[in-house]
Amino acid sequence: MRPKIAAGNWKMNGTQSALDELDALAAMLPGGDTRVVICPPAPLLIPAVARAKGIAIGAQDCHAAEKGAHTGDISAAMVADSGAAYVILGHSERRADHGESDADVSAKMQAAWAAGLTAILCLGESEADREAGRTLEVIGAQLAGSLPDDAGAGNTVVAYEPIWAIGTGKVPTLEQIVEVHDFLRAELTARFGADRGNAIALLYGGSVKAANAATIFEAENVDGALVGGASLKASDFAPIVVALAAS
Ligand SMILES: O=C[C@H](O)COP(=O)(O)O
Repeated sequence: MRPKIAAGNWKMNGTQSALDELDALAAMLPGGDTRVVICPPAPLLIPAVARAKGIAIGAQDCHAAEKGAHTGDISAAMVADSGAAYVILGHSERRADHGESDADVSAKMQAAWAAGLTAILCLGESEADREAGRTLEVIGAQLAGSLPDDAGAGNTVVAYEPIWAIGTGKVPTLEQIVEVHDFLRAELTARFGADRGNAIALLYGGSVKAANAATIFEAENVDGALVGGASLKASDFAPIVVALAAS
């Protein structure tokens, strides 16, 4: 059985006072085995780990190299040393802002695994790709190019995030979400076999809110969500966790 995972990506938002939201969130969680992950900015990783109760902490990126002359970057080992358990990799904002290729992301995945982290690998098509009917082709290529061969449930979560849905309030139809998630499941089982491919959790991300979460979680191959804006406030994020737990 796959885990249910509600992950919040704070992106470049929040200073130390934002950690109060972790206390508030912990008090609103439904219990049970739904996993909750918050990925704050890097300077907040260590205090977030110290504050979080029943909430796992993740980073938003790591470098592929173990150490060295990479000013401003953090290694996977540093993320793990902070006490974080997860790292988001290949987010479309990093692919766009920092020119990260599938090969770059693949190398980061290896580094994350070597440090004992679970990687949340992000994939998603642009609006132009979707309008051109290239959604599955683009996502299939990203999955093949950025997910190394040693992927499994213990080290990888895959998040489908259509770029046009991120922070826009535009959400794909349930049919569109089902189509992509079923495609990803089929790709994973074809590549890794049924046991391994069926065990990897698939998240949806892009304008998930309390109001649309329950509908999105109806899809069989949606095992949770990667939430941006609505993860910043516990009062917005907790209802999404509750909807996932009830799904
Ligand atoms: O990583 C999270 C996604 O980019 C979704 O962001 P959003 O929920 O603000 O649309």
